[in-house]
Amino acid sequence: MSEPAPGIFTFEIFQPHFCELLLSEVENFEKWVNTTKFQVIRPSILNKFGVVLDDFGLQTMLDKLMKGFICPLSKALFAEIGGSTLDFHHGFVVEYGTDKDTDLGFHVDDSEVTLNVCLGKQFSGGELYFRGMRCDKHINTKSHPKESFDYFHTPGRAVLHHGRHRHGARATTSGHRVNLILWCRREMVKFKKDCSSWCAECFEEKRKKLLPLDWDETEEVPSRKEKEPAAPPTTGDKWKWGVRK
Ligand SMILES: O=C(O)CCC(=O)C(=O)O
Ligand SMILES: [Fe+2]
Repeated sequence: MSEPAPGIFTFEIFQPHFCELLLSEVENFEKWVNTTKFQVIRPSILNKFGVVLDDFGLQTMLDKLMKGFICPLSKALFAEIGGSTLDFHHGFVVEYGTDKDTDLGFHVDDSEVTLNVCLGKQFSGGELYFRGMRCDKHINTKSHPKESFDYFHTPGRAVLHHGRHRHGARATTSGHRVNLILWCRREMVKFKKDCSSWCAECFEEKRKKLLPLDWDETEEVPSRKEKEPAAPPTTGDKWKWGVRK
């Protein structure tokens, strides 16, 4: 697994044969939809193509994928949003090509954590672009240059990211791209509302209200320093936070 940009994790997940099986299952379903003229619900308001996998028998498999694989990973990688407590998923495929949707607008997902796996087939373009994590309040704030990251899809490889990591997909300029998307959510367990450990704007607001203390374990009263930490504090950091008087 690698983390090419903060909070974006990529790794090999499906073997080519499994991708082929899943693609042919999707094709069969689409053929049936076309012949029966059945009205299907598209995965989200952003997609005119693609199908919800939970609607044709893959719900149990995707639930196992979330509980057995994504939850343990998210417990370690997304602890700040309660990654181990994911209990609901929305699983679908998105499809792009010159005769289908070509790109996907800038958005955040309706998820705590999103798994995005490229299933194939052959295509060019279609990069995912990321522009930093934001909570609802700061969703439209500008991004900082260091938050920009472009990811190039490869069949069989997954991207795992925070649902509030703002992103979009550039145009698929040739061929046919199909990706499996698993929006993993927490519906039952309430979780803390403080977003400052992942929303850059909440972090900045909090930072302005707080002054760092250089905490020396041997001193009874910590002394103040003017130096500022470069990133949000995490457990074990030597920087602790004190309220500005
Ligand atoms: O096309 C992609 O790879 C991204 C799809 C996506 O972000 C979504 O469906 O929420
Ligand atoms: Fe998305």
